Amino acid sequence: MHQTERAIFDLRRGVAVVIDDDTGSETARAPSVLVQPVEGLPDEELAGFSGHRSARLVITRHRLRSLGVNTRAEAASLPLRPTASAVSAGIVLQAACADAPLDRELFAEPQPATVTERAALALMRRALLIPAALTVRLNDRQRRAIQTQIDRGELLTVPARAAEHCFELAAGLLKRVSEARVPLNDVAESRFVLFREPDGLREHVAVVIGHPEQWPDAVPVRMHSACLTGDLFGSLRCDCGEQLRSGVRTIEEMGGGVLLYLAQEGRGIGLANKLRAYTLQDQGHDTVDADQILGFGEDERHYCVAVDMLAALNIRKVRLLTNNPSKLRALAQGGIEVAGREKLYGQVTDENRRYLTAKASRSGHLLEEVLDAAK
Ligand SMILES: Nc1nc2c(ncn2[C@@H]2O[C@H](COP(=O)(O)OP(=O)(O)OP(=O)(O)O)[C@@H](O)[C@H]2O)c(=O)[nH]1
Ligand SMILES: [Zn+2]
Repeated sequence: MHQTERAIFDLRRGVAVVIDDDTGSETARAPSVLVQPVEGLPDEELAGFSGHRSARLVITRHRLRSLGVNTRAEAASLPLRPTASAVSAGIVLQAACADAPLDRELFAEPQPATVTERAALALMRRALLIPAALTVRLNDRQRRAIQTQIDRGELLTVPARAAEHCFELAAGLLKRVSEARVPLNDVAESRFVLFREPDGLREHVAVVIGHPEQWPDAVPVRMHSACLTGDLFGSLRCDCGEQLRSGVRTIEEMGGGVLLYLAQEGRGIGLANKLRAYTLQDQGHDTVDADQILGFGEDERHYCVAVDMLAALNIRKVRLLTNNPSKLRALAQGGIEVAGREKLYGQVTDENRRYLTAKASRSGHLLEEVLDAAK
């Protein structure tokens, strides 16, 4: 696990890492790969990579779909053609995440990604980078050539299995770090309890409202994914800020409970990518298609952390404030009894109508009632 965390930091600062296949038998292993994130790729690094005959661009199935290629494979790798030696970092970035067709002169047919290449994309997602990497499949000679850098600690190696499952490593290991009484405008009695994931990368807050011994049998709970633009600045693009405040008030009115403020900005893709997605939306794409162009699925959130937070607060039965059926399913799968659901609407405005309509029609959010009323 430590290798994985350190690799994520290296990738975020644009430093390449090596991923080795530790799955399956020794004779059937995928080649090790040298991995460089496409995001923030300097042209000098690219020159080193595109000089390799086995250099590839690895992208997700979502990205491929946005390029008009349907595949069952989770990810694909596209060999750089030999003629691509003069390729620029901008062109690679465009192939990875722009609203533009793929340049077939530069990239050969997509092939299903190997386990090491899939692991590379898992690390990119965890690092909140665009999920696209330049890789070189290393042969034995190339692997030996970089061994000195590895031995000196200049180049990290990560086992594929740990990298591929880096989102699951936190399960059951969440740390309850600190807490304090924080009275809010609408709620006199509330405590903020901070939890940290074991790799130290993300922190989540449980806002405990009222007195736990007086809570209803099914505890009112809101799982709220962070939205800096909406929650803090009142962005008109979404209804998050309103949902956050009315969520807190409703929990108080229901006799107290918990609001989990989850570090899942942009449905789990991070603020940098959400801003990229907004720009694509301004070019005419809806919220789902914009994320797909960037290589993300329609919702990249994992809720095992929320399950762990509820367990740490001794909550086993909830009434969930949400319009999102996948949150209900995630809690039930995590062993929490979901006794009911409370709808939680923000206002439909001219600015957020398109966003809310796409959530209802494409992602199955239960918003028809409020959208119909606002027609
Ligand atoms: N990727 C992406 N994320 C967005 C966009 N607009 C808002 N978000 C994020 O979407 C998430 C919304 O979180 P929630 O309100 O908790 O969840 P929800 O899925 O809408 O479900 P409920 O509010 O519980 O019904 C936040 O993380 C926002 O940052 C967008 O256009 N693109
Ligand atoms: Zn929002």
